[in-house]
Amino acid sequence: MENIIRIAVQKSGRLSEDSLSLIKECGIKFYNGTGKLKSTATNFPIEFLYLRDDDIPGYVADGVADLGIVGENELVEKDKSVDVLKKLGFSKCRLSLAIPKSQEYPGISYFEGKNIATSYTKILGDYLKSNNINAEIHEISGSVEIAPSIGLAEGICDIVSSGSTLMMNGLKEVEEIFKSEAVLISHKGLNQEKMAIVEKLLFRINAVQTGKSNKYVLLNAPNKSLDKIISLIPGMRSPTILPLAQEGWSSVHSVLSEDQFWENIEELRAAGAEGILVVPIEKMVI
Ligand SMILES: Nc1ncnc2c1ncn2[C@@H]1O[C@H](COP(=O)(O)OP(=O)(O)OP(=O)(O)O)[C@@H](O)[C@H]1O
Ligand SMILES: O=P(O)(O)OC[C@H]1O[C@H](OP(=O)(O)OP(=O)(O)O)[C@H](O)[C@@H]1O
Ligand SMILES: [Mg+2]
Repeated sequence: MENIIRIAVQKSGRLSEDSLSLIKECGIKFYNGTGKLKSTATNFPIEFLYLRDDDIPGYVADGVADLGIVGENELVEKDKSVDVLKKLGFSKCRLSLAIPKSQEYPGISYFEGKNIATSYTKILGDYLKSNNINAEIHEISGSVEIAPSIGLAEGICDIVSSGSTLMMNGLKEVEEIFKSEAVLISHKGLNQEKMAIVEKLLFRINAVQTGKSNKYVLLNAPNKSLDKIISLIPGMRSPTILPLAQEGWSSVHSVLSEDQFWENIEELRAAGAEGILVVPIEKMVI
């Protein structure tokens, strides 16, 4: 089939909900009832494969799927040849080395000659090699944090986000070795027809992501401060200025990133801005 693309997404887990929400926010409609391992969108030429995340890099590399959404940790670990089209900003986490809380940590030399449990043997192996540490890597596929307490290993290397799993298992994080977030990957060498569909999808994802990172700001300002206020919130091309019913005042509408808004809020207020509204943007095409 040439006029449709296949995307591999995680069936159920830490990536699933955000992957499917992103596709839905792109205006793509599809059915994903539990238990279904394949579905097709009704209003966009895309088919979904619901898989374990471990299998996604391989399926995309082999061309079974044209696109995939997967964590960078899994992608680098599987070491498959695919293109990374976009960082998606969700499922942010890190791979870290951790040891029992009670242990002194003198630095990376701690791990010399030790046994480390992990599901990420390649990433850990590369890291140890680049730090000239000889350690025994013990591969386990899940519940890695339990390993030290049952005598399986002296340290672990696993995913950390809030750190609560480490804490609950009496461990402390000592080295961050890899930072990860979800990425959109594609098969290398897609044909032109498929690339055209991928471009359309990327256009929509960009509009959703740009919308999320920006806010629509409306405020009232005395006309004498307009120049100052425009310089603080310049917007896309320039802000919209509309006269208020009250003489000498205007309403200023602009778009800016949330960070920029907080940076400028004191100066806006000092310049006389009031009645400031900050509104989310659903989609934004620059
Ligand atoms: N606590 C977390 N916070 C943020 N992101 C996470 C967290 N845990 C994992 N991730 C990211 O989400 C990906 C999927 O994690 P998950 O725990 O669902 O994987 P899994 O158990 O291997 O799932 P599967 O059954 O599909 O193999 C990880 O590879 C990582 O990129
Ligand atoms: O630092 P934290 O916020 O505690 O997150 C880290 C934990 O999250 C993931 O497991 P998950 O809860 O997804 O369960 P899983 O092991 O079944 O994949 C990961 O494998 C860690 O164990
Ligand atoms: Mg997995």
